[in-house]
Amino acid sequence: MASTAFLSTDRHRHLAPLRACSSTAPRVASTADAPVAAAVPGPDAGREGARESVARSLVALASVGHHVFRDPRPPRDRRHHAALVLVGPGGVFLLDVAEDLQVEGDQVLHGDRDVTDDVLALADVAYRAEGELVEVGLAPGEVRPVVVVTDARGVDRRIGPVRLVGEADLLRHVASYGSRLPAVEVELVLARLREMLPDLVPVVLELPEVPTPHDGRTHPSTLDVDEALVAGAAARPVESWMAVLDPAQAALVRRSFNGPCRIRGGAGTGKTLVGLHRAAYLARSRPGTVLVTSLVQTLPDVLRHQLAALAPDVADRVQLVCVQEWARRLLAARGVRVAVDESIARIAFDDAFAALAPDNPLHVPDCGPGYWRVEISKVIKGRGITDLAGYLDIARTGRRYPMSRDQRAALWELYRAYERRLGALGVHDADDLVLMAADELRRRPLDVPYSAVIVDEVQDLTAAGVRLLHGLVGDVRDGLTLIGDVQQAVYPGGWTLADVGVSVAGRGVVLTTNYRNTAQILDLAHRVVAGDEVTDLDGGVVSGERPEQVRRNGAEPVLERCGSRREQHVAMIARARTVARDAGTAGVAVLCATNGAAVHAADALRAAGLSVLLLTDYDGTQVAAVKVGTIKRAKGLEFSHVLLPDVCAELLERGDPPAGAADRERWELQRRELHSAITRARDGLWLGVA
Ligand SMILES: Nc1ncnc2c1ncn2[C@@H]1O[C@H](COP(=O)(O)OP(=O)(O)OP(=O)(O)O)[C@@H](O)[C@H]1O
Repeated sequence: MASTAFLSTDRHRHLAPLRACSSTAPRVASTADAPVAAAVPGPDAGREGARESVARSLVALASVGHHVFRDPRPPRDRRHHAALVLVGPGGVFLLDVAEDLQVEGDQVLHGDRDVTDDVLALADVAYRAEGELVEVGLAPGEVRPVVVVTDARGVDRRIGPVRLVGEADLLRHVASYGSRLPAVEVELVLARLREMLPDLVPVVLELPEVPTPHDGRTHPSTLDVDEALVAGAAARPVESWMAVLDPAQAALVRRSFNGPCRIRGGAGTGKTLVGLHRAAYLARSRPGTVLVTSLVQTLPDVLRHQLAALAPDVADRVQLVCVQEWARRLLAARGVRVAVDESIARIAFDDAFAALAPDNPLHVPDCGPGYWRVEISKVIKGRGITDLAGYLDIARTGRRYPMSRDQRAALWELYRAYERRLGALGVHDADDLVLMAADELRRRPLDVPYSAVIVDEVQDLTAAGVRLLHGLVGDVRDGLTLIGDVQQAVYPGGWTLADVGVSVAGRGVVLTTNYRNTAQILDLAHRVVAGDEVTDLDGGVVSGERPEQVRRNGAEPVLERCGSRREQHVAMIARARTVARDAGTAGVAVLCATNGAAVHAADALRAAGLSVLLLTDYDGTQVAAVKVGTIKRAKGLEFSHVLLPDVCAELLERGDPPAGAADRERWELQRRELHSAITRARDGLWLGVA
């Protein structure tokens, strides 16, 4: 049999050229004026030979489900096309072929000619292909432009979004992606490619009689081939959602917005997933660093792990950190002293409140000191109000108790007394961090700005936090992506986009399919908050919104009456053992309303011989231990089985809300928190109801 040859078949003939994408944000500068196909200098015959040689080096991949195509147009006509297209479990590789390239810094040279733009032209080809392939749900990062440097070994460089790989290294490079696309997605991509590129010619990959042709070129050796295939087989397959999305989600990842945008949708609709893919996409398509942030650190830690598998190529260009930690780092870098101590701050507040005269208008039966402490944190400091006039004027979004003017004036005095005490004690509260960081940025903006900022669970941030993050990128195209769902807001107070000076008019997207929960779990979650009203970020009122579609069905949630904490723990341990036996311990989580309850639950589980990992120490790594923490810590996360050992029965009943405004606000918050906890469960849910 002859050695590997390019053979065409009838099946894939007569196709139209790749359709131009109506891109508003080209991936890299176009090379309209550049010499065509200049990445492969030399006569066409030489290029064809090089292409055939590269195709030959891919033979071994056929055995693991890859398909190779070549574009029949001669290289000089191929300005907008890749020389070879490789499709398989590792993704879609658009290959061009070049020889004698040297890389110096960010420049690619052929002899003394700068061919960087010619190399980057392949990124434009990939950008257009991505735009087509999102229609079959292919995540944009799965289309990879690679320039193969012929007759070279040990080359692996990145020039913008394009990878330069030595011919002898190509097999290993492709195989290293392991198995990312399921066979069904490979078929969908192939079908779409046939529509997109009717002229594409399948390359029949046949094992040559002589494994390494003696033509003087640097081919992969038999050893290289074996090693590459072994390494590829050893690469852990990624979860399918890392490479394959719903087409609407995949399109949203790349959608370009001329200003801040907002992605909303009920629990489990893929908001975070889209945000993560979008972070990777933006990191690939523009220079600089993308910031992904949320209120608590657990979510960014878990997302960092996911990003490393989802987009290893740009994981180092995406910074994942919670807002508080971001502010702390900025202040430390600028030498600003900050001493956050919430325990001492609480004492300072209690002391200031205790000093109020008995006839102070804040002494009302409806509201205790806790209500007023939240008012200072979420309304005055949270909204960044700096004078009484501003406070007297403000709409107290999300707060139920209607304050009189006198009460506002009295609250302002209480706030000032609290601040004086903090100052005297030399401590700050958590809100100060964000306010001080904002002051610092006003004084001196970042030396190296972010290319984009993506905020997850945005509804849980304060207005001052969102303003701070908006200030990092302003209103530039695709600068700010806000992701969230106000029905999952678990902190008191609120704000609207108008309050923070952000407009997303015409740039809001709603996701409507729940992929996480079973219909039974989601039903219970929605029963909990049914009828409750919450102010949306656009100022409207949201009530009882739920995803239009739910993809999964499963067992009914289990509600178990437990009279005492001891009974709760006994029942919780029994349930944890049962589900851990069926589904493994790693996917089990116990979530509690308070830190204290979480500590008790963790102790009880440990005493029963179960391994426990606190959510405060969880970073998304698979660990065979029951995760335990507060519901707030679990925001944005998910687990196969969720156990909620201390659920108050009244929250599940559809009775009238409490009469007092402050009580009603607390009651609604607790119900939203329970809704959030329930929707963390993918497959199974257990509630210990007291
Ligand atoms: N197209 C999809 N195909 C398969 N799984 C998906 C898809 N989209 C999302 N998922 C999965 O659904 C789950 C929920 O996604 P994600 O956490 O992004 O939702 P969310 O809207 O951010 O949820 P929440 O607001 O409740 O935190 C995740 O396991 C995610 O991988």
